[in-house]
Amino acid sequence: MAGPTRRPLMAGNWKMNLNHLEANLLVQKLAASLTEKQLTDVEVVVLPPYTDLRTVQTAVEGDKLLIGYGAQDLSPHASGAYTGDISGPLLAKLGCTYVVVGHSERRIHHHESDAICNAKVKAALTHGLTPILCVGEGLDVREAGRHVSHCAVQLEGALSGLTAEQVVKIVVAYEPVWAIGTGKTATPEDAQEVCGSVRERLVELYDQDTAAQVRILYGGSVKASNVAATMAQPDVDGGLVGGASLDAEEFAQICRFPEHIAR
Ligand SMILES: O=C[C@H](O)COP(=O)(O)O
Repeated sequence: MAGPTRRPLMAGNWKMNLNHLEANLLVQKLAASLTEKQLTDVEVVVLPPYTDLRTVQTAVEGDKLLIGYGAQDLSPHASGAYTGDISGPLLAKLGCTYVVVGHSERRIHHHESDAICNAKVKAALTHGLTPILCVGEGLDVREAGRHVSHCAVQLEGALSGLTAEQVVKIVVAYEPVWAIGTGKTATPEDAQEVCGSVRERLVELYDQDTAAQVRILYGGSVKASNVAATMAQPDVDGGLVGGASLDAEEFAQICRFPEHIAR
């Protein structure tokens, strides 16, 4: 569970699901399912497809919903001839505060390297967006017992050249690829092992104070039934939730996880 200075974050990554009408409905239902206190205790964010962002902005601003939102990717460039890409300034203008960088689905399907992730993290920070930087290993790496070093390499590559002042503004998400959309959740101990190692690496790269401020999420088949045990781990500060965030009531239950953790 998050330390006193780290507010828990539950981010719903909708991936390529829900049109703008469905997006509006989900956001309204989600907000109605959570109290002001619950939305204060836990930061709740949705990450819809680009085509839904204007609708989500209208819903959130129009009804003053205590829900944040962001995008699933951004261009490393600010503007120009990059057909199909969406830049940080375009996202910021739509009121986005978060953007996912380096999700395993982009690393796999779009061949995104650590260097590209580094450029995207820098672009996000330049344009006032909080990057949610994803790291995580495939099954082969996990079975070879190289998951901790694999994630450390991804982390270092994506953070290259960043100052401590910049690093405290980012969120890291540990997502074991073998647990994404498969129903196979990493055990709470698996999640803690890597999230803890990410924080230790941040101490080595920066310092204790910087590392203590960075929020580290776990993602991979998070559900209402398993979220509390994972969130009870000392270095897990929230969740990056895929499939279960497409159901307003299930996601709301996930966001209510503090009620199921004995403090
Ligand atoms: O970004 C979210 C993750 O890829 C997890 O997806 P999932 O909860 O459907 O396993």
